[in-house]
Amino acid sequence: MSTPIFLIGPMASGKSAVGALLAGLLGTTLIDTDARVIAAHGSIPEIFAAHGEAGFRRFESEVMAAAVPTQAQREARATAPAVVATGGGSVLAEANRELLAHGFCVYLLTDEADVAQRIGADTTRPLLGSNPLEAWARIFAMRSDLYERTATVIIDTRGKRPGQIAGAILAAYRDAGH
Ligand SMILES: Nc1ncnc2c1ncn2[C@@H]1O[C@H](COP(=O)(O)OP(=O)(O)OP(=O)(O)O)[C@@H](O)[C@H]1O
Ligand SMILES: O=C(O)C1=C[C@@H](O)[C@@H](O)[C@H](O)C1
Ligand SMILES: [Mg+2]
Repeated sequence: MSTPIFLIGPMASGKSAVGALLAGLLGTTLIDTDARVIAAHGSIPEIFAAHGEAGFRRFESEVMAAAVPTQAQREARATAPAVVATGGGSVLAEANRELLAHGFCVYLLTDEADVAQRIGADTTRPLLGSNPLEAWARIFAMRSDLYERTATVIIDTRGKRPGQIAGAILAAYRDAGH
């Protein structure tokens, strides 16, 4: 049976980028929950404008539930676990945390200095507003404990390239007996 790998962490921590590389290492495809929400409902700024953050969270939870393989699917997929890059706020909902508990949940730890270059003038993440780095730090401070509590393992990504991080996750997954 293959246990799915979930990537959690704040905006721009590398969940999507690392997830794609990890999926490649495992010979599977990446499920990116933000991408699925966008495919079904339009861009994230459009969704926030039309439905508010609460509407986005509803869509996100629906996609999370659909993305998590059932027990039967996991048993059938003997060699290729699902890799799921979640949205940065996926851990906020209790129902999502229950889903995450069914897999190997990897928290991509980063900090303000490390993400600064990546989120410079971001317009795709409505929660970051007009002062992205300040907003990022404020949101991260509120969620940091939740990421830690939800994680099976914490990978310190600071100063590492996405390929190194994907390799470290695969090693941790194998070390855990998967
Ligand atoms: N370790 C890293 N080193 C350098 N660049 C990185 C690293 N991780 C991610 N990036 C780059 O930073 C940007 C944001 O990464 P990514 O989209 O993977 O973040 P995310 O965690 O999925 O964010 P979100 O929560 O908004 O979906 C991308 O351009 C990505 O290539
Ligand atoms: O951290 C967050 O709340 C978010 C992160 C992104 O992945 C998107 O899901 C969206 O921009 C919200
Ligand atoms: Mg992403």
